[in-house]
Amino acid sequence: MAARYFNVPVVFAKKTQSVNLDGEMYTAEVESFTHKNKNQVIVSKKFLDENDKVLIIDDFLANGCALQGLISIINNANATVAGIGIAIEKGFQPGGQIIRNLGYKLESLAIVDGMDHVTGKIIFRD
Ligand SMILES: O=P(O)(O)OC[C@H]1O[C@H](OP(=O)(O)OP(=O)(O)O)[C@H](O)[C@@H]1O
Repeated sequence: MAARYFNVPVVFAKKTQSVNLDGEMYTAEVESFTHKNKNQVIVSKKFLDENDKVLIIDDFLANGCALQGLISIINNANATVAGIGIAIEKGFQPGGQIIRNLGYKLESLAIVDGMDHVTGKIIFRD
C-alpha cells in the first residue's frame, strides 16, 4: 500500500533462502524476539544500490533488532534510509527509542504501552 501510494518499487527482505533469490545478496543476522531464534535477513544486491532512498515498512517493532538488520543492509548498499513506518510499536520495549536515538525518522500507526492479560485491556500511547 505504501509503495502504491508513493508510486515506487517494493523490495522484500526475506528470512529464508528461496527460488526467487539469486546472485549476490546483502545479509544481516537478526534475533527474533518472538521466536527466540536468529534469522539471516536477505536482500538481493540487484534490487538495492546507492541511488535508493528506502522507506522501511514492518508490522511490529519490539527490541529493534529487525530494523537494525534492515538498516545495516541499506547502509551496506550505500543507499539511504528515508524513514521507517511501523504498524504496531510495543512502547514497553526499547526498539522505538533505540532507533529514534540513532536519528531515524520513525512513525508508528499505534504505540502500545501496556497490556493486561487478565482483563485484555490494551493501553495505547496518546
Ligand atoms: O523489533 P524486533 O524485536 O526485532 O521485533 C520486530 C520483528 O518481530 C516480528 O518478526 P518475527 O521475528 O516475529 O518473525 P515473523 O513476523 O516472520 O514471524 C516483526 O515482523 C518484526 O520484524
